[in-house]
Amino acid sequence: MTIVIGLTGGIASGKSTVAAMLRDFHIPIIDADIIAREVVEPGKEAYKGIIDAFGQEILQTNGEIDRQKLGSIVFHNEEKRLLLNRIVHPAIRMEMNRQKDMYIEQGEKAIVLDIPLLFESKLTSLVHKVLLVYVDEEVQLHRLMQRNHLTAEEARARIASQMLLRKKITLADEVINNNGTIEHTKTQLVSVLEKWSLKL
Ligand SMILES: CC(C)(COP(=O)(O)OP(=O)(O)OC[C@H]1O[C@@H](n2cnc3c(N)ncnc32)[C@H](O)[C@@H]1O)[C@@H](O)C(=O)NCCC(=O)NCCS
Ligand SMILES: Nc1ncnc2c1ncn2[C@@H]1O[C@H](COP(=O)(O)OP(=O)(O)OP(=O)(O)O)[C@@H](O)[C@H]1O
Repeated sequence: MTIVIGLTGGIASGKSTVAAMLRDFHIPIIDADIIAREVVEPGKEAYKGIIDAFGQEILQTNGEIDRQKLGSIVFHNEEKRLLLNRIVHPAIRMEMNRQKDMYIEQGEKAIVLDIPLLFESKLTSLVHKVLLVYVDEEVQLHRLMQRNHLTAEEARARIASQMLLRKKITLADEVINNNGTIEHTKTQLVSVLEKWSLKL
């Protein structure tokens, strides 16, 4: 049987960093953020839905969605964020399920679904185990500002749009604390994989 792992955390908590380590262990990753970009490409159904809801002014001159503009709208307006979720999430879910079924059919020992909003979107039924990548809020704020070149106010708005990471700890099967070095994170990951009999 394939073990399906949900990898989650908060914005900039280190999911991609842990996903890269899992890839090195030859575990396939299905990345919700990548799929979220694909399903809003020009011509796709969710692309049209976004224009209907947010207007032509949400487009760049080349016709693609202006993600920065859309982000600055939805992370400052909860109603609009939920509207965007309703437009985009069904297509993301469908594609994630398609890829999941494909890997299961291929007989993979384990697969990882990297989903930032796993708990918020109530998607835990898609997975057998949940692995949370945790960081303290100050570390998260600092790394998010650095990575996305955001002001503290913009970064705080993004963090505030998600469930508190402290709350997510109580809902996860295993937690990796990513406040420290990458090496320390890797050591914790290996322990979890051993616990789940997945050390490859
Ligand atoms: C708002 C958008 C345009 C901003 O794009 P941008 O390129 O700046 O960010 P990116 O997509 O790389 O997301 C970065 C992180 O933001 C957080 N995030 C993204 N969307 C949301 C959301 N709707 N609610 C809360 N947090 C979110 C996640 O932690 C994600 O990992 C984009 O995130 C989007 O279309 N979001 C809706 C789809 C979605 O929910 N994606 C999250 C994965 S399911
Ligand atoms: N242990 C660490 N020490 C220092 N920097 C780190 C560590 N882990 C991750 N980072 C850095 O923090 C930032 C966020 O990490 P990463 O991109 O893995 O998070 P994420 O959870 O995938 O984010 P998002 O879901 O928002 O895309 C990146 O710039 C990454 O290089």
